[in-house]
Amino acid sequence: MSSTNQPPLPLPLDTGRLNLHNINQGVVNAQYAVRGALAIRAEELREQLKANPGSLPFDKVINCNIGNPQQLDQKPLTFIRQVLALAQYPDLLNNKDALKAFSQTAISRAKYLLDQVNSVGAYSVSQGVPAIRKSVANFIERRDGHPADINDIFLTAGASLGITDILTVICAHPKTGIMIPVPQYPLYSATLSVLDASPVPYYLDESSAWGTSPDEIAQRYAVAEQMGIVPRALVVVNPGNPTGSVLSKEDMYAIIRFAATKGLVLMADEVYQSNIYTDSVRFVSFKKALRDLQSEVSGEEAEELAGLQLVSFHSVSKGMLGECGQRGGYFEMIGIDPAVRQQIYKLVSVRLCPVVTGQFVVDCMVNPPQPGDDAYDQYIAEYEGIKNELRDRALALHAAFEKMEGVTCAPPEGAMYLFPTITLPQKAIQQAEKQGVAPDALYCMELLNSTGICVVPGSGFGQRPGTFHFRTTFLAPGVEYAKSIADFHKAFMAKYK
Ligand SMILES: Cc1ncc(COP(=O)(O)O)c(CN[C@@H]2CONC2=O)c1O
Repeated sequence: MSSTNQPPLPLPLDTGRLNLHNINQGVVNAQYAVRGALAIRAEELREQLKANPGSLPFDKVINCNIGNPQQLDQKPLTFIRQVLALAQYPDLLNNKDALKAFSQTAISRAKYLLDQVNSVGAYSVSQGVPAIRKSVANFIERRDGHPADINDIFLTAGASLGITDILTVICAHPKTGIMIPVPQYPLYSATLSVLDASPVPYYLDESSAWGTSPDEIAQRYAVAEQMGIVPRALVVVNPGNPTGSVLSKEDMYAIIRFAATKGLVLMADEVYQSNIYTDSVRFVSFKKALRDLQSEVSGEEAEELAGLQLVSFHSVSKGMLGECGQRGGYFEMIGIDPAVRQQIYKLVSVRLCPVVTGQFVVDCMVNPPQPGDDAYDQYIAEYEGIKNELRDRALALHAAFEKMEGVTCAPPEGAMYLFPTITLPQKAIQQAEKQGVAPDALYCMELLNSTGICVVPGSGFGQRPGTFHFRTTFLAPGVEYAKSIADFHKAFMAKYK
């Protein structure tokens, strides 16, 4: 009891030091498994190996838990780094000897971009440098064959911040519902926890290569309404994380129609749009699908589609760039009420501006060297080399999984991950219960402690009850680690038989 003999003040007005009970409980409850317990343990093991080489049954820790290509062996694209080097130290532009190391394409691009901002050390306008937003609009028009307006483009310090800002604006009430796929990239569930809003999960269909079912979305929407939740947005990740699945245009049409009919903001997370590894699927943006559908309908349906609220996200962290640390990205926002757009602009202004060098990387991503440029041959060789390597690693890892007892895995289509289903012995499930962890978390922790390979348990992305998975990237070089996983898996299954 406090000194005045009154009960302690209710959260959050108590006057004590910060503790787990008087800080934002949305933060306390948020989970982000990509950098959770396993990633923390992986760092401990890495430090142990540094301090005591040979003290573990493996000689290195391999981070397959995060789509972070340049943490492993992926090299940055030379063109991008030449532009950034000149942008960060413009005196080089006056040094004839130094410039011999740079392509004319990079020199011209650096000069052009610096002319837009004067210095990368200066704040840019909050929505992003207009000339770079124009590059993005041109890229979208070339990709989709439909117009794009630079006023609809907001540059962001990575897609994460754009996604968080849009969710922040939408989530006005604890009963605000945001429809998210399961399994999902936990940025969404974690942000909704912080915002104290209601996730409305819809299950992806593992039996159809993790397809997105419009019927499942409609059913989950109805259940949410019955629970007094008001769905306001529908998140689609295409290609998917962690599943890598690529949506069919038919399903995209059905999703667009549903979102338009229900007045949902369609949040299209398309950061992996360049990461496609099979000719059997093709990436189509939701912007293109919308405009194509509009050209096929008329009357009331055309009017309804014209009102669709669509926000599409992209990033420099993925694709063949893998420039995760540069923090560059954008979102294109159409169909949003002008007054709401103003609030979004105000919100991004609070943070002044996206990283300016990250904006430069966005420009290089959407407007790369073209045939005839002196940087083109090297650029395309590097780009295709990375793409082929990613595809080969994905196929090799998938082949290894297919040979493992009790493991099934959808063939790689897109993104940077494989998400195999694992059948775990009852004894392993019982052991996990004793430890108070999810069964696939037990599996992943034993994998890490035995092999140094860090993956993420399926429970970190959400999964149908009674099913177990893990997510691994296929970014690590070679296929030795695939064999290590296979050998571990065999031993694990024998241990818990
Ligand atoms: C679907 C999806 N959207 C957005 C982001 C964030 O991108 P930015 O770097 O532009 O903020 C990621 C990052 N992928 C995380 C990071 O690495 N592994 C993952 O699962 C992602 O997978």
